[in-house]
Amino acid sequence: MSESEAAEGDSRPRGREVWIEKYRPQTLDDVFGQEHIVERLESYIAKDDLPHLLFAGPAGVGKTTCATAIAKEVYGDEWRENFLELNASDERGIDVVRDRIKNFARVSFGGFDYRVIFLDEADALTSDAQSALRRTMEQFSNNTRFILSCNYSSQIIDPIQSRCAVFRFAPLSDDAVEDQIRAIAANEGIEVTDDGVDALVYAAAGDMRKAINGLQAASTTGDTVDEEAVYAITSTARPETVQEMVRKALDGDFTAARSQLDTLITEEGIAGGDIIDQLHRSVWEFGLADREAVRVMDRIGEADYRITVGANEQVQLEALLASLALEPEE
Ligand SMILES: Nc1ncnc2c1ncn2[C@@H]1O[C@H](COP(=O)(O)OP(=O)(O)OP(=O)(O)O)[C@@H](O)[C@H]1O
Repeated sequence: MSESEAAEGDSRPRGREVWIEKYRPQTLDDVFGQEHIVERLESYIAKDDLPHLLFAGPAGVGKTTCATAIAKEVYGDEWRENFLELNASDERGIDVVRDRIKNFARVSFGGFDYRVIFLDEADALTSDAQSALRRTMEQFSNNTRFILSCNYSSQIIDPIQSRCAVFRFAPLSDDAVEDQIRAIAANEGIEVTDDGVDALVYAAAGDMRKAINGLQAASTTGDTVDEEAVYAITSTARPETVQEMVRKALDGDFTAARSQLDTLITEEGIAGGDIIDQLHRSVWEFGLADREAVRVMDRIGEADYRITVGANEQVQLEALLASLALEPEE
């Protein structure tokens, strides 16, 4: 979990159990929406032939969940003693990681052939640190299995990738997120309207952690979770507002588009980067003519790049709207 996600956790209601943990699947069978991955993992366990694994994919899609579920299935009640979870970006460098790995790998527990080390955010390690990790993996390969987790497998050096079975976790489907949201709401006795479910699914964009946190936070604001509560609590712009803003710009009305953007950023507190992400996700659903959609997409790419290299988000979004307004369609 990244720092921002931990911070997001801070806004969760206090004094109540955290639902992402309460509803974390305990077995591979219970993991939603990653059927192909689960099938292959189960077959390794059935054959008692677990290789090193590399899990790549976005946040909140089940990478850590699958790693702990593997440990629970392999070790049963003794899984905690045989499973070490480390966060590559938490530690003060590869030396600390290596020491902890060595201390853990040296000892066996409960008569099992190997212990499992789960290294989250492995892509936070520099190439040099990854080379050192690769040597450590080799040194302990007879009694340790590594599960590495990262956002992008391209950030992991080839010699590590080639030692692992690589699994690419996709964002969860809307159906998978909806099923879990409805199941949790029913179990917690919470009323969620259909538009509330749709809003949670939209705001989550395939991230189950975000969907469940959104549901829990929204459930504390009133008796019923509806779209209004969800959009407010998840700091997500309504898709129709984003669409309207783009439409105004394309029609040449920059002032109106800019004022809508201003409302989103200053009044609703939505981050510029999140608006870009929403634009990117939804532009094909705006019903724009192909030429318009392509033009918007081109400008999104430019703004996204500039924001990534450090430019001011609001300035870039305004420049995006301005450039759409400059060339109104005939
Ligand atoms: N596929 C899934 N099925 C059911 N619940 C899920 C799934 N993926 C995530 N969750 C829920 O979201 C929470 C966070 O998921 P998890 O820790 O597995 O994410 P992750 O993919 O490892 O992300 P990160 O890289 O940010 O750590 C889980 O505790 C669980 O409640």
